[in-house]
Amino acid sequence: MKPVKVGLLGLGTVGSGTVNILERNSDEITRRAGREIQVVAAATRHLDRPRSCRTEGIRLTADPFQVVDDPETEIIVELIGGYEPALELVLRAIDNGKHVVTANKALIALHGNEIFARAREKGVTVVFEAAVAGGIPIIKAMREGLTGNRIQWLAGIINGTANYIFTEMFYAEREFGEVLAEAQRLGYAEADPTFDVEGIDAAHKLTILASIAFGIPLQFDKVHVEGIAHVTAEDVAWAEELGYRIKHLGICVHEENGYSLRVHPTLLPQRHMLANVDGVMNAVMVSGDAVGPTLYYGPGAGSEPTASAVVADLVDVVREFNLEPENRVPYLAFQSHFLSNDPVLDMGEVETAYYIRLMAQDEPGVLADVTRILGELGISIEAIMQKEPAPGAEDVPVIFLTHRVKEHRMNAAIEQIEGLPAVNGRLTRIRVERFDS
Ligand SMILES: NC(=O)C1=CN([C@@H]2O[C@H](COP(=O)(O)OP(=O)(O)OC[C@H]3O[C@@H](n4cnc5c(N)ncnc54)[C@H](O)[C@@H]3O)[C@@H](O)[C@H]2O)C=CC1
Ligand SMILES: N[C@@H](CC=O)C(=O)O
Ligand code: NA
Repeated sequence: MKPVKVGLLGLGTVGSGTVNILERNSDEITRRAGREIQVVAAATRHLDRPRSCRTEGIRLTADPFQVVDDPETEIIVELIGGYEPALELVLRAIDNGKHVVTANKALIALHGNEIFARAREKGVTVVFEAAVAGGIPIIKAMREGLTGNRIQWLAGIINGTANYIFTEMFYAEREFGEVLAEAQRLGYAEADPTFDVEGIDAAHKLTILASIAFGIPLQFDKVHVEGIAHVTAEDVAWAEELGYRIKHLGICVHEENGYSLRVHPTLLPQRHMLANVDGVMNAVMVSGDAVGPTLYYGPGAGSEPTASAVVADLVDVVREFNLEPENRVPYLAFQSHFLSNDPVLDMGEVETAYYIRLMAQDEPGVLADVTRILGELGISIEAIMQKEPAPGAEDVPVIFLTHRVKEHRMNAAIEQIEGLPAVNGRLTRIRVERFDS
């Protein structure tokens, strides 16, 4: 059989990893796919830059549209990233009748509904395993392995850079700037690293996971997003004293009246499996009504770990090259005409427990005022801890752990507590989850 001809858009971290795997494991991949997979053309912005893969036999160009319009390329692998020109390129590839593989979660989270509709119309497929949790085959597992289940919730560490920064800053006591620069050097970070630090990249991935879990359209704008910047070393240490570890999680839950979709730092019991996922590793826990909780663990970023998922997608496409769209695994696990309109809940309606830290003047009556406010709003306290002021400071840090309560009630409590004359500045609030059901 003739080799399948592939056009690559982007020869950076993931693009060069893809070329390297296809070359090194060529025999193994051919035995699995049934045909050899050959990269024949690639687009890169800088043609003469040294790169970490061989390019003999690959036509290089700085114009990605040349690759997409090249009649020889049958599958386009989009590894440029970002919204434009990636969206235009992917739509043009589809219009040209080519299948598409992409690692671009930003593109799928924001434009996936449109891209999938166009691909269905044109009879081609678009696959995106590398877009979520890098090398972990989480999309395959959920979309195919868990189809007998009603998914109840999922929670995951889905940004390698943020988890790497957390681990190095808080457990190796390194500086934020230094660790972020290292994550960039290692190829983990997004082109704009604020996407990693502010939780936007995790929200892109959560958008995709939630749609696959619940069969809802992609709705990035409904995700509640918080980054990692407001978590301090002191909060990490105090959480540890209380038996918790702080992780930046993407969480979606099938609630009574809809779905909650959120990305935020979270206290987890120290012994929880997700609490022990460190560095660039990712892990996603998915709970189904039949199977119970399941866990998927592996590298969430990096050249070959991510390219591993890209190549797996390529093999899938080759195996199913001529399938009609209605015979393929649906993009979002559910048939497109059966997607649900159930709402994504406003964050005020979501219930969690809380870690609250306030800075108070060391005078009688402050604790009584705070507990009164919490009590009046029906928020029950699980633990209170008062710490020594920092050297040279007068404010006393006071930490509360609460039981579960709807967020709008906690917002009301926080507003009142921050208004107390003896409470200085803003309160720190970190949600607490146990995931033990
Ligand atoms: N780096 C990682 O660990 C992971 C990355 N991803 C995603 O994979 C995609 C690629 O990421 P990286 O390889 O890290 O990026 P990168 O910055 O290392 O590489 C991007 C490549 O695209 C080329 N490029 C960009 N704009 C272009 C244009 N207009 N015309 C021609 N070439 C252009 C650049 O020259 C470079 O070769 C992104 O969507 C990213 O979010 C997904 C999972 C993990
Ligand atoms: N920047 C992302 C790359 C993989 O998706 C991350 O750090 O997880
Ligand atoms: Na993946």
